Amino acid sequence: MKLKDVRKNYYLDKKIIRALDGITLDIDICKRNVLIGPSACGKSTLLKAIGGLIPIDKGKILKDNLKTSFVFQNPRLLPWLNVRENIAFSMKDKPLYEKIDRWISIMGLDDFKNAYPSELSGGMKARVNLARAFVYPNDFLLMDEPFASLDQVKKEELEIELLSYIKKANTGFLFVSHDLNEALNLGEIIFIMKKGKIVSKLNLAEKSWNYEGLKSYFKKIIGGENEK
Ligand SMILES: Nc1ncnc2c1ncn2[C@@H]1O[C@H](COP(=O)(O)OP(=O)(O)OP(=O)(O)O)[C@@H](O)[C@H]1O
Repeated sequence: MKLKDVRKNYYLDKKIIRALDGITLDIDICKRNVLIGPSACGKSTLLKAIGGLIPIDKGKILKDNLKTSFVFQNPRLLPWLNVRENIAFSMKDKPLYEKIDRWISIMGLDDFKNAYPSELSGGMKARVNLARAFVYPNDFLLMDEPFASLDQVKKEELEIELLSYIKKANTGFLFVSHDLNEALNLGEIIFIMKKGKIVSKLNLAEKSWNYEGLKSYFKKIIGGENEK
């Protein structure tokens, strides 16, 4: 996937916010790409632009006929549908209940198949959110901090599920994260974003990074803006 000089401004109280400030980028769609950067640097905007959820002002996003699925931080489950129906909802034409039930099982939700979102914990909702993305055939996942609301243990469990899915399905992702540990656990490529621009690309196959190394590199690049 190629992005060429992608620009997106927001206008707030007559002020221009340059959320995407001329992004030119090659994304290998077979790889696990992680996007990190300080708050408000434009990560979600970039993901939404790639997913076609918001229009851009200028530039090009070339993704051929790539089928993308979006996984939001907030699970956005429909409250009037149970777990099974929520997952089936994304397969509008012909829900494949066998596949849906397999993912419910993998996610450890067998006993909650018929439960409604209000009856689920935050971690369970996150699992339904993932199952819903995995069950739908796609070439590339766009994930916007899907585990941000979870504790460390649940987060790591779901990271393992995600990696195992990606391996089996032979797809890649672009995953927005605030968490450098998560970026190292999940990523093959790490992009660092600052003020609407991509300022660094790290290929973890070329050089291995540990948490402390990444943290000090990140701090140097970002220049004192906070990150976990
Ligand atoms: N719909 C909108 N209207 C106006 N401004 C917006 C809108 N969406 C985002 N912005 C602004 O654009 C900038 C980039 O926002 P974005 O959500 O893409 O950042 P982010 O890096 O994902 O932030 P965070 O890590 O805090 O979620 C921010 O200054 C934000 O306030």
